Amino acid sequence: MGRVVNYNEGLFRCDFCGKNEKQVRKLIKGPSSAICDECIALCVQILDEEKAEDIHEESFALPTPSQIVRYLNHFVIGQEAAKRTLAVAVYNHYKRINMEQERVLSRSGVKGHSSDGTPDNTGGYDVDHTDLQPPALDQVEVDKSNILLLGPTGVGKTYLAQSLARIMNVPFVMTDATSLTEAGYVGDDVETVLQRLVQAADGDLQKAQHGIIYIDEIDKIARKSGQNTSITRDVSGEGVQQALLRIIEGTIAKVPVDGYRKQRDQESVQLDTKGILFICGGAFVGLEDIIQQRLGLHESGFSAVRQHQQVDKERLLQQVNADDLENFGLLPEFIGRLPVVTTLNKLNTMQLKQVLVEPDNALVKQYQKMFLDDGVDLVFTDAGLDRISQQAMSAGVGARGLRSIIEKTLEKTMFEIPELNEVDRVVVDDQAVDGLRPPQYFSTAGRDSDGTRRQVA
Ligand SMILES: Nc1ncnc2c1ncn2[C@@H]1O[C@H](COP(=O)(O)OP(=O)(O)OP(=O)(O)O)[C@@H](O)[C@H]1O
Ligand SMILES: [Zn+2]
Repeated sequence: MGRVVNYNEGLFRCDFCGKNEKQVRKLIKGPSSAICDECIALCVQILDEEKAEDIHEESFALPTPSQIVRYLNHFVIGQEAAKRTLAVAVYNHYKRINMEQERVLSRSGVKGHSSDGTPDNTGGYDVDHTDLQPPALDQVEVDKSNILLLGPTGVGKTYLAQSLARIMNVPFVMTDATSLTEAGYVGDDVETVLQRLVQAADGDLQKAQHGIIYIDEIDKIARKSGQNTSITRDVSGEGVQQALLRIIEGTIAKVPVDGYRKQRDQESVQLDTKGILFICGGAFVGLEDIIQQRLGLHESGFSAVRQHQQVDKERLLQQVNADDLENFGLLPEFIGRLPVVTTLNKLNTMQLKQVLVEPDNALVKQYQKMFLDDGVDLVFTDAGLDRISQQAMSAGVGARGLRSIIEKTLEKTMFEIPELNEVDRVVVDDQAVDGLRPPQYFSTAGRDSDGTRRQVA
């Protein structure tokens, strides 16, 4: 009896489609399974499509500049010019990131993203015929524009930067330029700030790379003019500017991983700072004089009328240019990386009063919420609010002064109230703010017969 040979026996089969070695071009065998070239191609296609979807999800749903301004208006009083400038800058920044992702995508030839819109049959890569030609517009890299905010203390520089991070839903850190040192000196080096950004992003590097970093007191690291002959290195000034320059313009920084989830025993991770938006702020005291000098305006001609001095100062600051900033002591390369410059104005008494009550998280609302938790209605009279803003105005630290004035006014009350169960209303008027008498306590439990609240001691 002749043996029947089953020619298909002993032939490996693709575990996915079931075809055998002879039916496909190539079958790749593992210890206990195999896959054919056709199924591999299918898998690659699926992965590419998913990758494309991922990148699209990562890209931001961008609010328009006017939407950004409207959002900022919920939190920040005044500073209209700065709001508009910032809104455009932030919009452009994140648009640039989105475009960069599209560009990378079209480069890698993921299906549907061929740069000229035609299907490409070259196995996934666009053939580069453009060596000697200018790049197509969609391959142009757009440089990033970091931001410089000029303005006195307590007018909302940090607050604007923070609010922008909130609207864009990106991680935010703020730091003080004076606390930074060049690597190797005592103090925080510049990389530490990046590390904090990664922490703010819960260790998510991708997120951190699209974050916002606010650097306050940038004017304090200006080079001291005319003192370049010093032998010792200018630790706090030029060196820090140099160190910042690197990360601001975009670099691959090594960031220590301490403090958040370790990634495979690595000591540090690489963070691309190209997509991080840097907002620098400072009061730049004395910058007006430099601008005034350049414009050739004389003290007498410009600010003869004393009460207009503040307005004059602000008008001057608005005319700032790169030369002025260089004269102030910023390195030209540093200035070059902060092409968006905008000025914030000192808040007037009216605006300080608005800061007290209007923003979504206004100070008055915050204190009212805390008192309500103890069952107490906290009321500020209009005259009380006026007095708080007037006091803050004369303290000269902008909106920063408001909280400490309220805190001082309510200090004793906040100590007493948790034990005064009968009190359900506290009224703060101008006399209370001036410390002439304590805030008034009222109780409804013991309403008088005519229904009015009774004041309690
Ligand atoms: N224009 C404003 N509208 C609403 N609130 C403001 C405004 N300016 C300041 N504030 C309030 O005052 C606080 C302090 O302001 P902010 O930290 O932004 O000041 P700054 O301009 O950054 O000053 P500095 O440079 O001294 O830090 C903010 O947290 C915010 O509550
Ligand atoms: Zn197969």
